[in-house]
Amino acid sequence: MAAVVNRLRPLGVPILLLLLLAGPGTGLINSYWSRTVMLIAILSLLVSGLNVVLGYAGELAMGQVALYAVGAYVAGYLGVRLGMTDVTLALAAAVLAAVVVGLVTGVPGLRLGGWSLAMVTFFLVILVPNLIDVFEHFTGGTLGLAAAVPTLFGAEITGDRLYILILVVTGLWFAVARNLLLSRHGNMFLVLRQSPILASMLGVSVYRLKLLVYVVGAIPAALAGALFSMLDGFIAPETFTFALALSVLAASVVGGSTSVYGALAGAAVMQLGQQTFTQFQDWQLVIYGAFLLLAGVLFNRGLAGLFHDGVAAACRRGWLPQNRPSAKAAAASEGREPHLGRLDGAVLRTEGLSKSFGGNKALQDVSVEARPGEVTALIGPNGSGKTTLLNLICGFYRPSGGRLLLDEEQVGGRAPYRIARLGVARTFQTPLIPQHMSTLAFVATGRYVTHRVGLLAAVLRLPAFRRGYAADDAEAYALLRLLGIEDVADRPVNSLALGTRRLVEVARSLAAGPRVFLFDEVGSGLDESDLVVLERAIEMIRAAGGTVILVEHNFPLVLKLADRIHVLSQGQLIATGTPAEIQADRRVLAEYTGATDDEATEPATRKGGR
Ligand SMILES: Nc1ncnc2c1ncn2[C@@H]1O[C@H](COP(=O)(O)OP(=O)(O)OP(=O)(O)O)[C@@H](O)[C@H]1O
Repeated sequence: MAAVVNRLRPLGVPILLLLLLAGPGTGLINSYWSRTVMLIAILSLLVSGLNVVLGYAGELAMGQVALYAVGAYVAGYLGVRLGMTDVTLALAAAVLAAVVVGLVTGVPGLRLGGWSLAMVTFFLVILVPNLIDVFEHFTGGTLGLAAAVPTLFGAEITGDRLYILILVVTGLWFAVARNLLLSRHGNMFLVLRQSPILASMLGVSVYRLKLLVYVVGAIPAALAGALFSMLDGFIAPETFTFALALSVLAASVVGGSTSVYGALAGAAVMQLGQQTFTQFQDWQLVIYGAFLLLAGVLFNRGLAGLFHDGVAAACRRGWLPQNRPSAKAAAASEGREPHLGRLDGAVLRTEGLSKSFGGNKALQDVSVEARPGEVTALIGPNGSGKTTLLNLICGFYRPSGGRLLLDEEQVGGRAPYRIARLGVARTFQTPLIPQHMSTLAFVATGRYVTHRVGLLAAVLRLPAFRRGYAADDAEAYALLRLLGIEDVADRPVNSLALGTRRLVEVARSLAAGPRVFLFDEVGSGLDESDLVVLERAIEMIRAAGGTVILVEHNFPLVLKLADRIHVLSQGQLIATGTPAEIQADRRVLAEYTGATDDEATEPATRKGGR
């Protein structure tokens, strides 16, 4: 029964679409409501584009309205000026033009980083009326452009046919959006939204992914524009206002920006509000502002969030069957002993590595080595440069001097995603954990680059996608089981306690099958039982041949696990040795106890000694 209900769940929206499609033909929907439905559908396309860019990938790109205008004018121009009225041609040309505009505005906006994309797209919207004026020959300027009657294979598309066209195009877009967002790509968008640093550590070029998201978000806006030009038959600059941009933003927030179908709910609220309340036009900016404020304060995941919370509560009470995405992977792993496969560890070496932040020499002339099948610990007091060294290894910082070698290949200064692709995985001092994602899906993000599944395969749900998805789930579940935390597989990863988050990060780093593991204070905040699990995991990685670099304040843990310890103090390497040698090193003791240098005797192994 549960399986049947879970299988039927995704059919809700297609059934609604079929009912709406049948509406005018069966007399259930009159002309007033059919126009309303068309306007909601068009607005929902705009909102959906914003949801992809803002809700999923976290980029504040306000340019939906400008891309909407591009779609409308391209379709209008083709029909009126060139006599090309075929809807497929108009839609394809609108999408192509929006992709070009998306690239032209997105490349500089994203290259500059930070708020640049928000500013570029904000000005794009402000500029729309001027651009329409400048290109008067194409756009009709302030007088507007009367669009031609659209056709499909020679037949005129008006009345009910236009209604069906708009609903079918909207339905197709939402199918594409659903398949894209509810896939490993959508999960990576969520990672990007939470932390570009984590995305790059997973081997993803943040710039390229952001550009991809921005261009994908442009597509529904262009479709909406083209469809609007067909529906209204007249395009004028007054349509593409900043107020519309605000209403799209308000609809996104009200519907739930991190949701596929929240766009439909948000668009319906905005459109019906406008039509129902006559004062809406006069007070629209105030109303949009109020919506944004209320939705932000009262229900920040929008109507879709409320719906999901309701479903979750119903599942908890047993009124609806639990949806357990990990069920298949759990069944497949039953009876099998969890184990870690062979890891192809690499030698990581730094030679005279230095890093300065202005006058602050965070790291000076540091030479260390980490070997496969060994745990190499980096210890030192607060501010001694441990995290800086890890950040240099990962590529987050460019060295001020010295070399970083991975199996004798100089990799210092390369972009973080390139270093990650060479097989360097990392956990963070404060675990970087995305929202709106299950633990299972989060662990699987470790495989995003190493086990590629194309965008098209995901959108079309090709066999390659299904195979990849099943393998992702199976591997992620096996790793959670290896760490003894498989019971949290279906829980939202951001709802887990700190200790469990740390173990989940270890599982995520293992999912990539890396060559070098960088564990940054992975033991802090763990209780006794979690520490035992962590110790076992690190020992397994060592036994499997992985190279482990452990930054840790927990001295007993370091002594227990490390094969070799490097001690940093004020950015300099002051000792290197085995745990026994380091324990006997008076200078190290002095660093930790605060004794003066005079009191400290010669260290067992001096800087550079191995
Ligand atoms: N991005 C940065 N900009 C400026 N200074 C920095 C930056 N990152 C680190 N530092 C400085 O570099 C020095 C070393 O810091 P780092 O975080 O590497 O120490 P740590 O040994 O990891 O300390 P902790 O154990 O507290 O994490 C500190 O003086 C710190 O202020």
